[in-house]
Amino acid sequence: MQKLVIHGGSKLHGEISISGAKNAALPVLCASLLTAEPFAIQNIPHLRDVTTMLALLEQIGVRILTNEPGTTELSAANITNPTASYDMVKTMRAAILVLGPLLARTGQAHISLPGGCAIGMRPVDQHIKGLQAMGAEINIEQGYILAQVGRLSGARIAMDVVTVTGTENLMMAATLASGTTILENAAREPEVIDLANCLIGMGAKIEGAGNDIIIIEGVDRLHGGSHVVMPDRIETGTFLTAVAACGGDVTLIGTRADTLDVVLGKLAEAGADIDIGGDWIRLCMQQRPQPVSLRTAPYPAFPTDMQAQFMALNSIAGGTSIMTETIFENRFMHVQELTRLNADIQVEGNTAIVHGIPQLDGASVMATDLRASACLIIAGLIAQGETIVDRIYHLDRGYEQIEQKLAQVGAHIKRIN
Ligand SMILES: CC(=O)N[C@H]1[C@@H](OP(=O)(O)OP(=O)(O)OC[C@H]2O[C@@H](n3ccc(=O)[nH]c3=O)[C@H](O)[C@@H]2O)O[C@H](CO)[C@@H](O)[C@@H]1O
Ligand SMILES: C=C(OP(=O)(O)O)C(=O)O
Repeated sequence: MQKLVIHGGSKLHGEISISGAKNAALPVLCASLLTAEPFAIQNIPHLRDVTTMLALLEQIGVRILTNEPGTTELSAANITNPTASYDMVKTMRAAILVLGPLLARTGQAHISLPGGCAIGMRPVDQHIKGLQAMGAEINIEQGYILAQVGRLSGARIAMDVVTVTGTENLMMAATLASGTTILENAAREPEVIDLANCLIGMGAKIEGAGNDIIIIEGVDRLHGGSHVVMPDRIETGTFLTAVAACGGDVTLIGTRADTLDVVLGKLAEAGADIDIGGDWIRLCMQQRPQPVSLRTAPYPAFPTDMQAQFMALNSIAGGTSIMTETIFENRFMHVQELTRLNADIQVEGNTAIVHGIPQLDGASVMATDLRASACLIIAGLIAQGETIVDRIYHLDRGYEQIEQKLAQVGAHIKRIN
């Protein structure tokens, strides 16, 4: 099994290019199911989740016309098997995003329930309720969602909770429904806007993406075309947090500061100097970080996907911070690993109290999920001595060449077998 070996203590200097966003690329790949015409996607990151999604789409009947670095062209002219098996859904929760498009395009879908995962329960009741409101007949049998419909009908759907994949599934389904769908309490994440822009480029009629009410007027068919996936705001935030923790001066290229307002505000609160341009962000850190308290919540609030990385930063801050996780009930698994590096953290329910200490000490640690892996890399970069991060297969789901990108700005990090 592969591991990362990190020798901490180096400041980071230079430039890093940001990849396309995992959490935008995966729904956009699913959108290809909505048209019989070829559809090209650019700025796709090279990640394990993308490979898994392409394998799922192929099982469904999608042909991969081109798969070159950065560009993938797909044809869903013949959907032969509108199914996503448990094996697919359990390795990648975004597989649930084929449900809405398959039902809209073919009138049927046979999709495994995702079940829980390391970070918490991953219910899909809002997806199911929304599709039922649009006229789908849905039964759950042996852990599978069996859905069928003649044609989906537009409906007014008020979601009980803000759900990103739920909003994306229902928005995609509604593009081919008869009549108008109104999604209330919709997620406002930039990835929802990116998907809406992709669908609009295919001929969908969508208004309001980025607000909590999205209105979709169904059309008879969507056409092919192309879409450029937005830059990864979580990869961007991860590198910015690494520089804030290690000290140094790094510019991230090919990113979007407007998707990271709250994260940039928290990094400034930690003591970083930040400059932003059209497609770049420069962060310079010359002091020990100040503690930053935060509470995760749906966009535009602080993202749950950045909580773990900020905990590494707070672990060496000059004071105490309070970090509250409100999205997932089990997203503090990195705490136990950070304490192996001597971090001083107490967890009370969904709140972690982090007492910053001057120095972490290297140790062997185990990655438990995607963003916990990123947290442990940052912790290793600031710790004195050697840190070995095990189970990094989680990392490869969501970060493209992370160790190469960090090494390029001066980090001592390498992958070993
Ligand atoms: C709102 C939010 O921050 N969502 C995050 C969530 O998206 P993801 O789309 O995976 O999760 P959701 O946004 O759907 O879930 C948000 C919350 O709603 C609950 N829920 C969801 C669907 C449903 O049908 N019923 C239900 O109760 C979930 O248990 C969770 O507590 O994880 C992703 C990966 O870490 C992050 O990129 C997203 O930012
Ligand atoms: C946990 C994540 O992804 P997923 O929802 O695919 O598990 C993530 O992107 O941080």
